[in-house]
Amino acid sequence: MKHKSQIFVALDFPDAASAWPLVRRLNPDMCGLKVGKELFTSAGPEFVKRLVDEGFRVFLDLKFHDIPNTVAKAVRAAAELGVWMVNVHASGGRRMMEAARTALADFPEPPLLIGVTVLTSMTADDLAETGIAVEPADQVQRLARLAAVSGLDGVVCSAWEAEQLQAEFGRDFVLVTPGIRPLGSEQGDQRRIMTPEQAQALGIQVLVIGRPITQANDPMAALQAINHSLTL
Ligand SMILES: O=C(O)c1cc(=O)[nH]c(=O)n1[C@@H]1O[C@H](COP(=O)(O)O)[C@@H](O)[C@H]1O
Repeated sequence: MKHKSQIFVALDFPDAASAWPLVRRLNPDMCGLKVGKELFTSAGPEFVKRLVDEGFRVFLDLKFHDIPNTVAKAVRAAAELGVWMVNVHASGGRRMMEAARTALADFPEPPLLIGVTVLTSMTADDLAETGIAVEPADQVQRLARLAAVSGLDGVVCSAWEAEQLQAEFGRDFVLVTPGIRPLGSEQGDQRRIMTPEQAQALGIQVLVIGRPITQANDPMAALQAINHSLTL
């Protein structure tokens, strides 16, 4: 059977009131939902719990990056909300990621614990300015190795790095790829981008898509068109 990528819609809205009109029209069979820094900061854990209670798979994208003790406790708090997936920055290092893994040990159904590698908005030049003078793909690979040995379930990367990571870590290692742009949609601040169809053909498990859906004139039609293109 053809691999079907799961779409997670990035609910990058300023507050709950702006997000609900779209959420109300969605159902958990259509997509998962990602709550990131903007919406979480304004709408908080209650909003996340409501999505979980309505049966949505929720990706809590707060990209934790701090000392091991702090990240471990933050990841536990995320798990207590019942989210399906949570992420930390892999560049926080092995001890930080191991602490996060250990913090989830006593949850019967812990969320997937995912490491962010190199943000999809970054190019080699952006990386060089932070003192990392290597190609994004090499840095992604290095951080994915660290995430894997630290016991994480997968990584956030761009679709361009998928084949290299699948070859090294196999298909059970979960790849989450933002920077997904249907043909004709605006790139915005993203740099390492790919279409949904190309990303699905690579066997990527989770495609994160925000503005091409949420900023479309008709967000439901945009989501349906993408879902349809993935079933062809
Ligand atoms: O962890 C993420 O979700 C993430 C990692 C990354 O490298 N790049 C990235 O764009 N994201 C998130 O994915 C979403 C992409 O949104 P759009 O660019 O609007 O499709 C945003 O909510 C970002 O915060």
